[in-house]
Amino acid sequence: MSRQFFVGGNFKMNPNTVAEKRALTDLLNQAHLDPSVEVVVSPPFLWLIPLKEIIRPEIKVAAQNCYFKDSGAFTGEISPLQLKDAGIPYVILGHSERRTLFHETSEVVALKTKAALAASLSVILCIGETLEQRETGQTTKVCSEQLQAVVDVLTEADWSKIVIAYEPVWAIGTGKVATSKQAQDTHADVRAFLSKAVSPAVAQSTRIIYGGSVNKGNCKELSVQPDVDGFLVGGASLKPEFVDIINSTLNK
Ligand SMILES: O=C(CO)COP(=O)(O)O
Repeated sequence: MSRQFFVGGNFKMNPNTVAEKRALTDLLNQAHLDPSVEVVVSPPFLWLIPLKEIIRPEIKVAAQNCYFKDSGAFTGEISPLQLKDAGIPYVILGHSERRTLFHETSEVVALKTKAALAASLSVILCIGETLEQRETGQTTKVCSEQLQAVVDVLTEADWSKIVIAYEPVWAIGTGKVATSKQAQDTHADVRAFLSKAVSPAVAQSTRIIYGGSVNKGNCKELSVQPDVDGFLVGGASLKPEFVDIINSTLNK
């Protein structure tokens, strides 16, 4: 089964000014984008709805987080139902910055994933190991444990709305990209885990995208790996090269 290539832009807590937002929107609205690629951009909450209204319709938007309750006394949080009601189709969950800086455990990420799916959102579920974990041979174990927490609370059918983003923590924002072999090997391990833990059909159909210092120089080589189904791009998604990354599978 062929999996549609997916490129996400995680803007994180950027950009800050109206002029920068306009430049980024104009860039994406005017560029030639490979129509076979699913493109999703994820701005900060404040900009989600305005961006959705002005971005070309084939580009979808994603929230960068949500809580696992539908409503109530949870100051500072946004619920999956509120995202759904605002017409936001995707949410990024379990990003390593959320896990590390905001102490989200795999169990919390699993609760959020379940709640997001219950609200009919699609989820970009992030996993990945630290440098120390890679150097001590724990990459597969760490990724499997992060996924197992989610497997434990979902049904097989839920997986049709999940894109897994493998983002090694040591490659995020560091300029140190995983080699195409490291990415391919880990993606293949993640797919093997899904096959055992969920089902072979889910393993075959689930997109596993790579994130961590993707740029226009390294995207083509990564994109031809058989188990790399796209990218989640941070820093480079704020620059013109994001267009090259979206188009990385053209003429491959
Ligand atoms: O965290 C990332 C995407 O979610 C990757 O960030 P960079 O592309 O800036 O390394």
